[in-house]
Amino acid sequence: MEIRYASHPREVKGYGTERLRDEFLIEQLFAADKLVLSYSHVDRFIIGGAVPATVPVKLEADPATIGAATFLERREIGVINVGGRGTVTVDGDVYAMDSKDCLYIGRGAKEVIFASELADQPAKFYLNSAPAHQTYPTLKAAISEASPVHLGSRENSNERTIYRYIHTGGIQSCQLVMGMTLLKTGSMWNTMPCHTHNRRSEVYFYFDMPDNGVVFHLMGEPSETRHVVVRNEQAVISPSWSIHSGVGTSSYTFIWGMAGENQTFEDMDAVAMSDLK
Ligand SMILES: O=C(O)C(=O)C[C@H](O)C(=O)CO
Ligand SMILES: [Zn+2]
Repeated sequence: MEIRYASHPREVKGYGTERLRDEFLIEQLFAADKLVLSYSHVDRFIIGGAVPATVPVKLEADPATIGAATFLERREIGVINVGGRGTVTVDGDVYAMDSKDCLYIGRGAKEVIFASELADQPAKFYLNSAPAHQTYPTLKAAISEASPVHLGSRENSNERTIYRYIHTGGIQSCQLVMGMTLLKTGSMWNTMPCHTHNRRSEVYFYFDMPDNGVVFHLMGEPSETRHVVVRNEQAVISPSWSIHSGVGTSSYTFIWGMAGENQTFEDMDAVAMSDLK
């Protein structure tokens, strides 16, 4: 499992393009028949992908890295399918996963197996995991049953729909908060006006993008912003001190996951446009 360390904002001011990408961008999350994981020291997030193309893929991690015998011994995980139809089997219970469905798996589950319905249209499971202090029930939230929130406007090129899956008013968890934002066709901006939240860090995963599409993901302190060019099915780590916003060459979808001190989605420190540099 690849390891990412936490960074001080003062140091990040001096980073060039390559260093920014090395520290914050996760370029490859999906590989056929593999589980790909990155371990971040930012709120001890594990960010990953599982693509069971021709064989099922098991959720596992090196016990020496996570300090536990099984992946979920001291962790919880949120799973969102961004590929074809599949299943997640948790200790023998099978959850059918359509595209954009979410499954929360609580601490203590011993065996988690990802599978696809069709090998030529494999499921692609995007994963966010955080340490957990107690067990909350394993629950699925289907996109078909979700209550979306509409934000933004055409005038500001940021019309978008937010689906909250794992949050205080939905699936309960220890610290993980997870959902998905879909931009309307013609809208390119997410999360502008932007914000920080020193109480939580966040990970953005961009997808539903054309092969030649890019998102200029904005990060850094509000007075010292930088950009990271992100392509389809890549993730970017946003430390608690950093803004997280982006503008794409066309509309796209992204999954956001948060962990940290609280789970209050609305607990954001709004950045005034006049303070952005
Ligand atoms: O489009 C948005 O705005 C978001 O999706 C915001 C993120 O969910 C976020 O940054 C929550 O803190
Ligand atoms: Zn945020």
